[in-house]
Amino acid sequence: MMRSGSDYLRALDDGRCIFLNGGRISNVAEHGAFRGAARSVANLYDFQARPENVERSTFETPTGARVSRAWQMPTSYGELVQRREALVAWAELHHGFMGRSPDHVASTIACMAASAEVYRRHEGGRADAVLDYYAYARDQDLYLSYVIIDPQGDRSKAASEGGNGEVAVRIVDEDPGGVTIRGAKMLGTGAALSDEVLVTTLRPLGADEARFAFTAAVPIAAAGVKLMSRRSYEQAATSAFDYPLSSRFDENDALLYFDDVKVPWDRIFVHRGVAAQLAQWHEAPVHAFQNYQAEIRLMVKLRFLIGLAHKITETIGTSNMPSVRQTLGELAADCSMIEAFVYGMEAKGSFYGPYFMPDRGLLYAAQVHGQALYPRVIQALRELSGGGVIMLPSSVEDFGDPEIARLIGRTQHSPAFSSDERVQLFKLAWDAIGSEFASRHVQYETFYSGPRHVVAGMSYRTFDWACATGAVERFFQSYGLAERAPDAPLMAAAS
Ligand SMILES: Cc1cc2nc3c(=O)[nH]c(=O)nc-3n(C[C@H](O)[C@H](O)[C@H](O)COP(=O)(O)OP(=O)(O)OC[C@H]3O[C@@H](n4cnc5c(N)ncnc54)[C@H](O)[C@@H]3O)c2cc1C
Repeated sequence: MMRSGSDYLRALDDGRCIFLNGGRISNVAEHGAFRGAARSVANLYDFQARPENVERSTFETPTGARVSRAWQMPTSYGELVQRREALVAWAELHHGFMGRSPDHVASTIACMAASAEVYRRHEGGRADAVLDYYAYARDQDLYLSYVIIDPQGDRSKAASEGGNGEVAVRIVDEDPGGVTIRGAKMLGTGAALSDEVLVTTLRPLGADEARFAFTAAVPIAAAGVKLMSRRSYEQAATSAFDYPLSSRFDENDALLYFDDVKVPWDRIFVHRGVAAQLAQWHEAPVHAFQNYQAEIRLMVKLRFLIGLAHKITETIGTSNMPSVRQTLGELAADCSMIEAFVYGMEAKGSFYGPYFMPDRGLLYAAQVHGQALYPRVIQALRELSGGGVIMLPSSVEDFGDPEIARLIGRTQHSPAFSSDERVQLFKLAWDAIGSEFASRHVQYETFYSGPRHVVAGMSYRTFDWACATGAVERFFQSYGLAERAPDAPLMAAAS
């Protein structure tokens, strides 16, 4: 039996503690702040269960379950591509607007299990728990979110130096039943909609920070897990016509507080292991593999945004103007660059044990470019739109009034579309580039993988400097002071 959308939605009604607008809400699947996004996640499960999609989107696990290919570790280039196609099919359902769709953290856990040896090698690593949890989460096709960043406080100090006032989640107790954790993590994107959350730390920890050095899986409904949701853009969306993206894909972000949460030992993957904590991300290719999913999603999202850019220019009759063509061409190049990165990561992939993994250097290069590119793409769409995204009826309600509807028909003119379609298109454009939802997406794409200096640092560390500096050294050694004379043979340097 495959997990269906309604199985997923039913599981959300589990008493989880989510605070929003001054109170605790019940059943996210039915609440106006989350309902649309929850249905969009349910749609992913229903999509992959359709007979025509089963082969493309799912695989059979060793226990006979049929689940998303996100859980599958590829053993060849062909399987990597096949898995990417499954991820593309999912991303196309939300056009890349759900950053932490279930395939993101499934990628994390699958790769953690494939790296069990790293957990075995480092003190504090708990390989058997990782493997057991992978099998459990995979076979139920769970939707997992994660929180891996300490809440912002004073970034000039380590958590142990009071950098965030001892706010960051840490181990406060342990006994034969498990470990008790207390404190906060930012930012659980999709956490309100997920079944369980992976709680861990990405930053390197000092030797005196062992209490922060743990990795654990926790059900969102576990006693003591509290989600402080940000404002819901879905709830603020007045209609699906006016806010077609906010109303469907607002995956939500929350600050998570673990109020003395007891985590059983079989859900603890790193225990007070400062080296194991870091090794799981970078000695194992986990960080790169999860973010490979993020680049696939970004590729799909850019295709959508660039398609939207073209539609905007058709709507206002500018698509054949040379300067507009130039902007569209530059946007196409941005989109193609991310696509090329995805295909390049795969073509330049290599084996990690029996698994064929995308190239890490190209992944981090893609992230550096993706962070800078996204705000630029949004700005280009704003420039292409002009006041069209503002010259709009206040809401879909205006179409219900005969006089306003007549005025809309008279004033919303387009060489390509009816007046209704023009309004519809520009409402969509605004939700993609100007609404609160759109603005959050700029923040998301700029920060989801870490601040710029961190991402660029990863690119620095994974680049093949020996190849680059070796080329300079070889050239450097091919000439010297002897070439001072004006008639020295130039070709020597080029040989
Ligand atoms: C929309 C959104 C969704 C997110 N979803 C998730 C999620 O699902 N799971 C999760 O774990 N995290 C998530 N995050 C958190 C994300 O990983 C962090 O935002 C990111 O790591 C940056 O950390 P920060 O926000 O605390 O910024 P900071 O680290 O505080 O950096 C902010 C800015 O301060 C400056 N700065 C800070 N430190 C330095 C330094 N050492 N050197 C130079 N400059 C510095 C830089 O200008 C930097 O851009 C999300 C964030 C956003 C915005």
